Amino acid sequence: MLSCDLSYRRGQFELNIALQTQAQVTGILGTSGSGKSTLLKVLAGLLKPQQGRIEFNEQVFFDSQTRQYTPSYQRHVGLVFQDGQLFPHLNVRQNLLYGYRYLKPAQRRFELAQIVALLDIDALIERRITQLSGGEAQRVALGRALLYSPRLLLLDEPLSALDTRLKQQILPFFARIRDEIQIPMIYVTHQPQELEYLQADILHMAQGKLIHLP
Ligand SMILES: Nc1ncnc2c1ncn2[C@@H]1O[C@H](COP(=O)(O)OP(=O)(O)OP(=O)(O)O)[C@@H](O)[C@H]1O
Repeated sequence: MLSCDLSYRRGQFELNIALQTQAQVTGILGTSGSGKSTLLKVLAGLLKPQQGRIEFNEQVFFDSQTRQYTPSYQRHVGLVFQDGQLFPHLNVRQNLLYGYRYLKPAQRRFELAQIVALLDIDALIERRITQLSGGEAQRVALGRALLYSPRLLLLDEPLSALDTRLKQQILPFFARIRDEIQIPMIYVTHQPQELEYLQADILHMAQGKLIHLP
Protein backbone atom coordinates (compact mmCIF):
# COMPACT_ATOMS: atom_id res chain seq x y z
CA MET A 1 0.00 0.00 0.00
CA LEU A 2 1.33 3.40 -1.01
CA SER A 3 -0.12 6.25 0.95
CA CYS A 4 0.85 9.87 0.56
CA ASP A 5 -0.39 13.33 1.30
CA LEU A 6 2.26 15.81 0.27
CA SER A 7 3.07 19.25 -1.03
CA TYR A 8 6.12 20.13 -3.01
CA ARG A 9 6.84 23.61 -4.39
CA ARG A 10 9.41 24.60 -6.97
CA GLY A 11 9.16 28.18 -8.20
CA GLN A 12 5.67 28.76 -9.56
CA PHE A 13 4.87 25.06 -9.67
CA GLU A 14 3.11 23.38 -6.77
CA LEU A 15 2.39 19.69 -6.38
CA ASN A 16 -0.37 18.73 -3.93
CA ILE A 17 -1.12 15.05 -3.94
CA ALA A 18 -3.14 12.89 -1.60
CA LEU A 19 -3.51 9.28 -2.64
CA GLN A 20 -3.72 5.75 -1.39
CA THR A 21 -3.25 2.82 -3.70
CA GLN A 22 -2.63 -0.85 -3.39
CA ALA A 23 -3.21 -1.69 -7.02
CA GLN A 24 -0.64 -3.87 -8.76
CA VAL A 25 -0.37 -1.18 -11.43
CA THR A 26 -1.33 2.41 -10.68
CA GLY A 27 -1.45 4.43 -13.87
CA ILE A 28 -1.02 8.19 -13.98
CA LEU A 29 -2.23 10.18 -16.93
CA GLY A 30 -2.12 13.95 -17.29
CA THR A 31 -1.24 16.82 -19.53
CA SER A 32 2.36 17.84 -20.10
CA GLY A 33 3.66 19.81 -17.12
CA SER A 34 0.98 18.53 -14.74
CA GLY A 35 3.64 17.14 -12.38
CA LYS A 36 3.71 13.41 -13.12
CA SER A 37 7.49 13.11 -13.28
CA THR A 38 7.86 15.39 -10.27
CA LEU A 39 5.58 13.09 -8.28
CA LEU A 40 7.67 10.03 -9.23
CA LYS A 41 10.86 11.85 -8.21
CA VAL A 42 9.33 12.78 -4.86
CA LEU A 43 8.30 9.15 -4.30
CA ALA A 44 11.79 7.97 -5.28
CA GLY A 45 13.45 10.36 -2.85
CA LEU A 46 15.10 12.48 -5.53
CA LEU A 47 13.08 15.55 -4.51
CA LYS A 48 12.03 16.39 -0.97
CA PRO A 49 8.54 17.72 -0.30
CA GLN A 50 8.11 20.69 2.01
CA GLN A 51 5.20 19.09 3.83
CA GLY A 52 3.26 15.90 4.33
CA ARG A 53 3.79 12.21 4.71
CA ILE A 54 4.69 9.34 2.38
CA GLU A 55 4.45 5.74 3.49
CA PHE A 56 4.92 2.55 1.53
CA ASN A 57 4.10 -0.84 3.05
CA GLU A 58 4.52 0.54 6.55
CA GLN A 59 7.90 2.11 5.82
CA VAL A 60 7.83 5.87 6.33
CA PHE A 61 9.58 7.57 3.41
CA PHE A 62 8.85 11.07 4.61
CA ASP A 63 7.00 12.76 7.46
CA SER A 64 7.33 16.50 7.93
CA GLN A 65 5.77 16.38 11.41
CA THR A 66 8.22 13.86 12.84
CA ARG A 67 11.01 15.12 10.53
CA GLN A 68 11.58 11.65 9.10
CA TYR A 69 13.21 11.39 5.70
CA THR A 70 14.31 8.10 4.20
CA PRO A 71 17.00 8.68 1.58
CA SER A 72 16.50 7.30 -1.88
CA TYR A 73 18.87 4.34 -1.48
CA GLN A 74 16.97 3.11 1.57
CA ARG A 75 13.56 3.19 -0.12
CA HIS A 76 14.21 0.20 -2.38
CA VAL A 77 12.37 1.69 -5.31
CA GLY A 78 13.31 1.19 -8.96
CA LEU A 79 13.03 4.03 -11.43
CA VAL A 80 12.91 3.64 -15.21
CA PHE A 81 12.77 6.63 -17.54
CA GLN A 82 11.79 6.77 -21.20
CA ASP A 83 15.35 6.69 -22.50
CA GLY A 84 16.57 3.94 -20.18
CA GLN A 85 19.67 5.86 -19.13
CA LEU A 86 22.01 2.89 -19.42
CA PHE A 87 25.73 3.41 -18.85
CA PRO A 88 27.28 3.49 -22.35
CA HIS A 89 30.77 2.48 -21.15
CA LEU A 90 29.47 -0.78 -19.64
CA ASN A 91 28.08 -3.77 -21.53
CA VAL A 92 24.63 -5.25 -20.95
CA ARG A 93 25.73 -7.66 -18.20
CA GLN A 94 27.60 -4.91 -16.37
CA ASN A 95 24.60 -2.59 -16.65
CA LEU A 96 22.28 -5.28 -15.32
CA LEU A 97 24.51 -5.96 -12.34
CA TYR A 98 25.24 -2.31 -11.59
CA GLY A 99 23.00 -1.89 -8.52
CA TYR A 100 22.82 -5.60 -7.73
CA ARG A 101 26.52 -5.69 -6.84
CA TYR A 102 25.91 -3.34 -3.94
CA LEU A 103 23.17 -5.46 -2.39
CA LYS A 104 23.94 -7.92 0.36
CA PRO A 105 23.07 -11.48 -0.70
CA ALA A 106 20.13 -11.50 1.74
CA GLN A 107 18.70 -8.39 0.04
CA ARG A 108 18.72 -9.93 -3.42
CA ARG A 109 15.26 -11.07 -4.46
CA PHE A 110 16.22 -12.24 -7.95
CA GLU A 111 19.16 -13.76 -9.72
CA LEU A 112 20.57 -12.54 -13.01
CA ALA A 113 19.40 -15.65 -14.89
CA GLN A 114 15.82 -15.22 -13.67
CA ILE A 115 15.54 -11.61 -14.85
CA VAL A 116 17.34 -12.35 -18.12
CA ALA A 117 14.77 -15.08 -18.80
CA LEU A 118 11.83 -12.94 -17.70
CA LEU A 119 12.80 -10.16 -20.12
CA ASP A 120 14.19 -12.44 -22.84
CA ILE A 121 17.54 -10.67 -23.06
CA ASP A 122 19.82 -13.71 -22.97
CA ALA A 123 21.16 -13.12 -26.48
CA LEU A 124 22.13 -9.54 -25.60
CA ILE A 125 24.11 -10.11 -22.46
CA GLU A 126 27.61 -9.47 -23.86
CA ARG A 127 26.58 -6.63 -26.21
CA ARG A 128 27.65 -3.05 -25.89
CA ILE A 129 24.86 -0.57 -25.15
CA THR A 130 25.46 1.16 -28.49
CA GLN A 131 24.59 -2.15 -30.20
CA LEU A 132 21.07 -2.31 -28.77
CA SER A 133 17.82 -1.24 -30.40
CA GLY A 134 15.54 1.09 -28.45
CA GLY A 135 13.30 -1.78 -27.35
CA GLU A 136 16.24 -3.93 -26.29
CA ALA A 137 17.78 -1.05 -24.34
CA GLN A 138 14.49 -0.48 -22.54
CA ARG A 139 14.27 -4.15 -21.51
CA VAL A 140 17.84 -3.96 -20.19
CA ALA A 141 16.96 -0.80 -18.23
CA LEU A 142 13.99 -2.63 -16.77
CA GLY A 143 16.19 -5.61 -15.92
CA ARG A 144 18.70 -3.39 -14.17
CA ALA A 145 15.91 -1.83 -12.10
CA LEU A 146 14.50 -5.26 -11.19
CA LEU A 147 17.87 -6.72 -10.19
CA TYR A 148 18.12 -3.95 -7.63
CA SER A 149 15.26 -5.82 -5.89
CA PRO A 150 12.85 -2.91 -5.71
CA ARG A 151 9.72 -3.18 -3.64
CA LEU A 152 8.10 -0.55 -5.83
CA LEU A 153 8.75 0.20 -9.50
CA LEU A 154 8.34 3.79 -10.73
CA LEU A 155 8.01 4.00 -14.50
CA ASP A 156 8.19 7.37 -16.24
CA GLU A 157 6.84 6.98 -19.77
CA PRO A 158 8.87 3.79 -20.21
CA LEU A 159 7.62 3.14 -23.75
CA SER A 160 7.28 6.64 -25.13
CA ALA A 161 10.57 6.56 -27.05
CA LEU A 162 9.52 3.41 -28.92
CA ASP A 163 7.43 2.96 -32.05
CA THR A 164 4.02 1.28 -31.93
CA ARG A 165 5.32 -2.14 -32.93
CA LEU A 166 7.97 -2.14 -30.20
CA LYS A 167 5.48 -0.90 -27.62
CA GLN A 168 3.29 -3.91 -28.39
CA GLN A 169 6.32 -6.17 -27.95
CA ILE A 170 7.37 -4.74 -24.62
CA LEU A 171 4.05 -4.21 -22.87
CA PRO A 172 3.68 -7.94 -22.15
CA PHE A 173 6.92 -7.81 -20.15
CA PHE A 174 5.29 -5.34 -17.77
CA ALA A 175 2.40 -7.77 -17.46
CA ARG A 176 4.91 -10.50 -16.59
CA ILE A 177 6.43 -8.30 -13.88
CA ARG A 178 2.92 -7.75 -12.53
CA ASP A 179 1.98 -11.44 -12.60
CA GLU A 180 5.20 -13.38 -12.08
CA ILE A 181 7.25 -11.30 -9.66
CA GLN A 182 4.47 -9.05 -8.41
CA ILE A 183 6.25 -5.79 -7.89
CA PRO A 184 3.76 -2.93 -7.57
CA MET A 185 4.19 -0.32 -10.27
CA ILE A 186 3.37 3.35 -10.63
CA TYR A 187 3.22 3.83 -14.39
CA VAL A 188 3.23 7.34 -15.89
CA THR A 189 2.22 7.62 -19.52
CA HIS A 190 0.35 9.68 -22.09
CA GLN A 191 -1.17 6.52 -23.57
CA PRO A 192 -4.34 5.25 -21.84
CA GLN A 193 -4.17 2.06 -23.97
CA GLU A 194 -1.00 0.98 -22.14
CA LEU A 195 -2.80 1.29 -18.82
CA GLU A 196 -5.85 -0.53 -20.10
CA TYR A 197 -3.64 -3.36 -21.32
CA LEU A 198 -2.04 -3.60 -17.87
CA GLN A 199 -5.43 -3.36 -16.12
CA ALA A 200 -4.15 -0.43 -14.11
CA ASP A 201 -6.08 1.68 -11.66
CA ILE A 202 -5.97 5.02 -13.45
CA LEU A 203 -5.40 8.41 -11.84
CA HIS A 204 -5.51 11.73 -13.69
CA MET A 205 -3.35 14.75 -12.89
CA ALA A 206 -3.67 18.40 -13.85
CA GLN A 207 -1.70 21.37 -12.55
CA GLY A 208 -0.04 19.47 -9.75
CA LYS A 209 -3.18 17.79 -8.43
CA LEU A 210 -5.16 14.62 -8.89
CA ILE A 211 -8.45 15.35 -10.60
CA HIS A 212 -11.67 13.48 -11.21
CA LEU A 213 -12.72 13.51 -14.83
CA PRO A 214 -16.41 14.22 -15.40
N1 LIG B 1 14.27 20.71 -13.06
C1 LIG B 1 13.25 21.58 -13.05
N2 LIG B 1 13.40 22.83 -12.58
C2 LIG B 1 12.38 23.69 -12.55
N3 LIG B 1 11.13 23.39 -12.98
C3 LIG B 1 10.92 22.17 -13.46
C4 LIG B 1 11.96 21.20 -13.54
N4 LIG B 1 11.43 20.05 -14.05
C5 LIG B 1 10.14 20.31 -14.30
N5 LIG B 1 9.81 21.57 -13.95
C6 LIG B 1 8.47 22.20 -14.02
O1 LIG B 1 7.64 21.52 -13.07
C7 LIG B 1 6.33 21.32 -13.59
C8 LIG B 1 5.98 19.83 -13.60
O2 LIG B 1 6.85 19.17 -14.49
P1 LIG B 1 6.85 17.59 -14.69
O3 LIG B 1 8.06 17.23 -15.47
O4 LIG B 1 6.65 16.93 -13.37
O5 LIG B 1 5.53 17.37 -15.56
P2 LIG B 1 5.02 16.08 -16.32
O6 LIG B 1 3.56 15.95 -16.01
O7 LIG B 1 5.87 14.90 -16.00
O8 LIG B 1 5.20 16.51 -17.84
P3 LIG B 1 5.49 15.63 -19.19
O9 LIG B 1 4.22 14.87 -19.45
O10 LIG B 1 5.72 16.69 -20.23
O11 LIG B 1 6.68 14.77 -18.92
C9 LIG B 1 6.33 21.96 -14.97
O12 LIG B 1 5.80 23.26 -14.82
C10 LIG B 1 7.79 22.00 -15.36
O13 LIG B 1 8.04 23.08 -16.23
